[in-house]
Amino acid sequence: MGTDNVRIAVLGAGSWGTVFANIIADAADLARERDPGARPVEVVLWGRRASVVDAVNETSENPDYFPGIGLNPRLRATTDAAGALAGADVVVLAVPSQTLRANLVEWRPHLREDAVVVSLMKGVELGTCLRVSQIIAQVLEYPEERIAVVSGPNLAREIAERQPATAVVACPHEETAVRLQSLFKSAYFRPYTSTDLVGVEIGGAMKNVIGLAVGVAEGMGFGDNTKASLITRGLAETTRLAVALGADEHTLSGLAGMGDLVATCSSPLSRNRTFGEKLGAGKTLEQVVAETRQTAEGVKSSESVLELGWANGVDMPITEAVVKMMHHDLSPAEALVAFMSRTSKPERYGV
Ligand SMILES: NC(=O)C1=CN([C@@H]2O[C@H](COP(=O)(O)OP(=O)(O)OC[C@H]3O[C@@H](n4cnc5c(N)ncnc54)[C@H](O)[C@@H]3O)[C@@H](O)[C@H]2O)C=CC1
Ligand SMILES: O=C(CO)COP(=O)(O)O
Repeated sequence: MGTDNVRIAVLGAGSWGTVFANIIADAADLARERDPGARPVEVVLWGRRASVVDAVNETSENPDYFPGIGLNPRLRATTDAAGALAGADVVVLAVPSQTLRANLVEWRPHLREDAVVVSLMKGVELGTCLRVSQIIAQVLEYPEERIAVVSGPNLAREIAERQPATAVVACPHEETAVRLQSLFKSAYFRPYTSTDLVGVEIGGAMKNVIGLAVGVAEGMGFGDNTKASLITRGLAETTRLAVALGADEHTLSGLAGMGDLVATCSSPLSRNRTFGEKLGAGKTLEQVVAETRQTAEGVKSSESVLELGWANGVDMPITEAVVKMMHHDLSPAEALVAFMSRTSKPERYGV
């Protein structure tokens, strides 16, 4: 990193990008309040739409996602990606996982040679089955110490309201994770560090898939036993996949695993859970897709996650049911029968 101001670019002015940029601005204010000698931090948010960018700059609000919620007045926004990236020490990515590769190809010439790139995304790429950090490594050809991920129980609206929350900053290089942790730590946002990038990313991608399943159960009118069963078996499924890919099983009991799974599966704020709920309540897939304005990553990522499971010999029954409902016209009622009539087995770790 350079010696003057720390420059951070957040790319993606949707719900999480906006809120995360706000966390960083609030964190920087707190750091300067505690230590007036601390290096000043400048945060710039890149968005595609001029109306959103203008509103952030003129009214410190993102009216499309969080009308009435004030953002840090120091937060600047721009539609000029090259300008946002020029000189940025840290680049935070908050666009849909499936468009990231094309975005990165476009942004690559403007990134500083020694920038650290942080993914906030929770998906797995269709076609390649790559996790987001792997897409970044492939397109930017960065070493592992300059690629990190933030994940955890982080429903954006609650954090926009500055309600307390926690997350995990993961990077195989602990020093990078610790440096980012200090940049992202605000009065209401407490990041922990981890070196288990695989576990943190698989936890984030899988909770969206399980969130869809729990939403379907909700929409079908089922109660808490059904939902607790899906959450618990969903965590077992997530852990099996993550461990097969080299993760530490304990990561999945943490904030980026169980923590995020519980938040997503319990909250009407979750887009994935809401998507599933509408389907479970009898709407057609086309209707639900047409009504969904924001990114519900699990819909597409369920296919790549299932492929990852198959390629690694991992049994993924909930994911399989979700894929069939999302992409192969299986009705929620049929999915339920198929799920409940599977061969009986013991409840054992890894089974
Ligand atoms: N909203 C939340 O509570 C959280 C979301 N996430 C993850 O953050 C990522 C982004 O999600 P959100 O901000 O919630 O989604 P969103 O749907 O609110 O915003 C997505 C943003 O990406 C932009 N975008 C869409 N297509 C694009 C393209 N082709 N090129 C460039 N930009 C494009 C949109 O204009 C929008 O600004 C997802 O992976 C999600 O899983 C993670 C934690 C919390
Ligand atoms: O990732 C999230 C919470 O941690 C947001 O969940 P949804 O994408 O389902 O809204």
